[in-house]
Amino acid sequence: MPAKLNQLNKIKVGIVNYLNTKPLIFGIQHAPVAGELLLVEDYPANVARMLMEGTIDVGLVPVAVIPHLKEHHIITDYCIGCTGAVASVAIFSEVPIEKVEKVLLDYQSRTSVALAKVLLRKYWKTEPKLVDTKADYRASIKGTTAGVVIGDRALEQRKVSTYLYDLGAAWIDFTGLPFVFAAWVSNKPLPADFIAAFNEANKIGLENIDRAVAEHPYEIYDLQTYYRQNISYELTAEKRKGLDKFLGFCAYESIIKTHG
Ligand SMILES: C=C(O[C@@H]1C=C(C(=O)O)C=C[C@H]1O)C(=O)O
Repeated sequence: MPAKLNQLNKIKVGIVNYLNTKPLIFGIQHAPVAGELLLVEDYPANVARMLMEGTIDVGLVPVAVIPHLKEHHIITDYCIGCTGAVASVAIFSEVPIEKVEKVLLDYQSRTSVALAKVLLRKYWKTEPKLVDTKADYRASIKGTTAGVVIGDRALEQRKVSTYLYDLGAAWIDFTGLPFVFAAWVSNKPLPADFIAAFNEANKIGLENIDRAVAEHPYEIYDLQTYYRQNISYELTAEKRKGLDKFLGFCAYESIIKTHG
C-alpha cells in the first residue's frame, strides 16, 4: 500500500525553479493531475533536501542524491538531461582550464558539482582546489578562480566569463553517453494512477513548449534553442546508461576520498 500522504491527500511535488522546468510546470498545471498535487518550487539542492527530509513525496531532484535516499523510485519517462551541450551547466573562468587554480562550487547544485569533480579529475586531469559556496559567489569568478554555475545564473554568466566549459558536452565527449542532471524521484511508492497521470502531464508540457516560451519572455538566451536543443527531457535507455555510469563514478570517487 502506498504510504499515507499529507492531510489534504494531495501529493507534494517539488520542482526546480529554473527556466528549464517551465515547460514541465506548464504541463503539470494544465493537466487533469493538477488537482491531485501541491507544487513546491525551489533550487535543486533544496528540492533534494526536502525529498530527503520527507516534506515532499516526489521531486525533480539532482540525481547525485539518489544514493543518499533511504528509499527511492524513479518515476516518469522525463528528466532534465542533455545529449550535447546543455548551455546552463558549465565551469566558467577567465583563464583556460589548465590554468585554473581554484573552482567555486555552486551551492544550488548537487549533480553538477559532482560532475565537475569527476570531469576535472578524469577528463581534464587537473586538480584545482575545490571550494564550496553558500551565497552568490559569481563576482569571485576572476583571475585563476573559476566557478561551476548552473541554471538561469549560468545563462547570465555566459555573457560575463571569457571561458565556458560546458559540462554536458564534456561528459558526452568523455563517455559517449548522454547525461541526466535531475529526475523525478519519489521517497515512497506512489499510486500507479497518479504516476500515469503525472507522466502524461510532463508529456503535455513538452508538447506545449511554444506556450511556455511565450509565457516567459527572456532576452539573455533563446529559450526555443534551450528547450529543444540543449535540454533533453526524455529519460531514454541511453540516458539511464549515462546515469548509471555517473553514479558509478560518484561511488568510486567517494571510496577514494574515504580511504585516502
Ligand atoms: C541542466 C540543469 O540541470 C540542473 C542541475 C542540477 C544540479 O546540478 O544539481 C539539478 C537539477 C537540474 O535542474 C540546469 O539547471 O542548468
